[in-house]
Amino acid sequence: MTSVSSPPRTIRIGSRKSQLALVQTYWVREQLQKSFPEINFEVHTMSTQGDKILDVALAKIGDKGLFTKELEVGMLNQEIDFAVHSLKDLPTNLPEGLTLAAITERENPADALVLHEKHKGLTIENLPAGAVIGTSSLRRLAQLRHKFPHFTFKDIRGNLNTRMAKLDAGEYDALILAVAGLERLGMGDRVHQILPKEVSLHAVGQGALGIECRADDQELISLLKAIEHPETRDRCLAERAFLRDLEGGCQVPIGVNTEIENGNLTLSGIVASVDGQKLVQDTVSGPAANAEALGTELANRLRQQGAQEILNAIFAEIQRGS
Ligand SMILES: NCc1[nH]cc(CCC(=O)O)c1CC(=O)O
Repeated sequence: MTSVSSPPRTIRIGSRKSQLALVQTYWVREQLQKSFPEINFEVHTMSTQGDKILDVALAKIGDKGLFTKELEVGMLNQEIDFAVHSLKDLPTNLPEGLTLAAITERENPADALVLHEKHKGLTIENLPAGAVIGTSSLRRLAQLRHKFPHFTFKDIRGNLNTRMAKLDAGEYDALILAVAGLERLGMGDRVHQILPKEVSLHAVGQGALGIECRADDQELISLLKAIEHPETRDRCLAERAFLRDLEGGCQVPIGVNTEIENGNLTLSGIVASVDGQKLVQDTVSGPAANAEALGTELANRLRQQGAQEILNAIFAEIQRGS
């Protein structure tokens, strides 16, 4: 039995090995260490399936939890106590026995335009026709194709450094990447334009960190509340409820935007076909305390506008392995 007077425990944090994952995990550790100097926080790294198959087209695998599964198994086996995830990589339905204990303050959740230096000074609106735009995300692809059909879109894989090297080598004219990832890796100066929500709605949970642990570890769950950011949590819970109700993973063309003002949450969402031809979007708003109900309401509205047919066509294509 644990009691208030028991000696402080060692808490094992699980992380992927990627540079971004480690930056995020050590940031979480630092925040917790400030609040709980008497506790020993250890970082344990693990490779996930997603880390091992980065060269293949992840978007076409359609599997959820590519970057989280091994960490979740580690928690259930008591090898680690909690895991730090990019929230957008964490599926909306967690395995039995695990819980999303805290969501930390989000960085700018928007997508960024990163240009080859020969295009310096341009924006997405005035890049020349035929420009080769690199993205691995169906969500970015669908929205940009819809608005900028005159660009050429090309898949890109690998970690951030690999992608930047391909851009600098001239394989692409521009890349679309998350502002948050670039900022965390000290590459914020490579952001040429933060894409406005009229151009690209970001991924669910983008820019926030999700901390997952065993659902029965009450002591740890209370500790983790120390680094929760309530406004980010409300926004992300609305976004995740929307995604869960549409049964979409992080690999489908679903985008969102959220804002909170005076306790009022506004959630916008978009569902698009990969070719950018079909697109439905809407906005709901209400008390932030009802975050998840707002996500459900938006999912219902978009379904009435044909979102399910768009998604079913994409799932069928993934199933065919095309
Ligand atoms: N899909 C990969 C991924 N997962 C998390 C981030 C970093 C941004 C974030 O924390 O949301 C990225 C890179 C990107 O989308 O450019």
